[in-house]
Amino acid sequence: MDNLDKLWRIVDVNQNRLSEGLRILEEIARLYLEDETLTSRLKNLRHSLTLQDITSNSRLLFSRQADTDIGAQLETADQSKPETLFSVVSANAKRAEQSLRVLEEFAGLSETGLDAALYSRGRFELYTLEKDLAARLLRKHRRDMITGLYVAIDADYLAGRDIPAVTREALEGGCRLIQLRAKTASTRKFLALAVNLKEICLEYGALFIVNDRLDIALACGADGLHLGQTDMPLSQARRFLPPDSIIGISADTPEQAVSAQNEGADYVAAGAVFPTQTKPDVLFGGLSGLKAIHQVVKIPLVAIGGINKSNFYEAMQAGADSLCLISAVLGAPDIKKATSEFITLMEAAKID
Ligand SMILES: Cc1ncc(COP(=O)(O)OP(=O)(O)O)c(N)n1
Ligand SMILES: Cc1ncsc1CCOP(=O)(O)O
Ligand SMILES: [Mg+2]
Repeated sequence: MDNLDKLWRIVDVNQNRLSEGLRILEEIARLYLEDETLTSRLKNLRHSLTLQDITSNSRLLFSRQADTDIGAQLETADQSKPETLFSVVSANAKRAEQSLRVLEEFAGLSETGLDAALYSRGRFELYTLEKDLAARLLRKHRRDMITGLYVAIDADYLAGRDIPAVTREALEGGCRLIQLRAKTASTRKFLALAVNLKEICLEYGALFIVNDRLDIALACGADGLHLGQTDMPLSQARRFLPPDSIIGISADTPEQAVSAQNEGADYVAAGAVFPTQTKPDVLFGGLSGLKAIHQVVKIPLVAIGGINKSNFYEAMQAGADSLCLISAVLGAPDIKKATSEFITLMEAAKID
């Protein structure tokens, strides 16, 4: 093999590694995340970086000698198994970025006559794509956590009590979905509480969602924001929240639920499913309203309002993936016990 062929061999190896890395990222975006925008960004990048002209392509093929590549053995021994999809994304993005860097160097040589700037642009585009893909994965992971028991820590309901301690009890009982609802607190108090609860939730690996307030969600670094039909519109909130944050939307009708889903909500909540003293004036279509919403949405569905041990099963049967409770948990004499009992009941009644 002459020296020129050796240069083409380097180009070939890195071109292949680049295509493989990008293809893996593309498959995750297309089939796991089902994200059209990310998929087409990755596809376009892959196409733009594939050598199109037949002369370069045949040079690559003729310089290929996979069986005599002394690095092939070493590479296999070196490869540690990625453990999560996040590490798959990170490992393959790094592989592709490194290949782009190598291609950029060798494209710069007069012998190859390739376009170094193309690889350089591609590498920078890939840095952004890697970040966007990781954020999208985290958002999906958070969305997938919208299942089972969801406890809304209602500051008014808990007036006079130690709210962080109550939250800890629910977490100790096994709850992994916490919302802070503080309808009458000052911004200062709401934020201080949110910062405190976010930290506690992090200790337990629980999601922390702020009700109503985008500013508080941003300031405390919440995992998500819950918005009702008269709150800040979803599209506005999405503009400001980090891309890995989730947004839940209250829907009173199937039409509102479908709009929320189309606008990119991560879950919809419907209620009050049963009459409740916690929010007495709320109007909703009860269990049949919940069922109607269940029939039209694919994203997780949360049922809320008046849910207790004797009626929770009906809400689950109507299609709820998660049940959001205030009084049935926070009004119990032993919050940790009430939480774990609800979780056990819900697990036993799980409907697939
Ligand atoms: C999980 C969940 N579902 C519904 C609501 C109600 O939200 P909204 O309609 O905005 O009413 P308020 O709670 O803000 O009074 C919720 N907070 N959480
Ligand atoms: C916030 C809210 N939105 C609809 S019903 C409700 C209150 C739920 O509280 P409870 O679980 O005590 O009925
Ligand atoms: Mg609201």
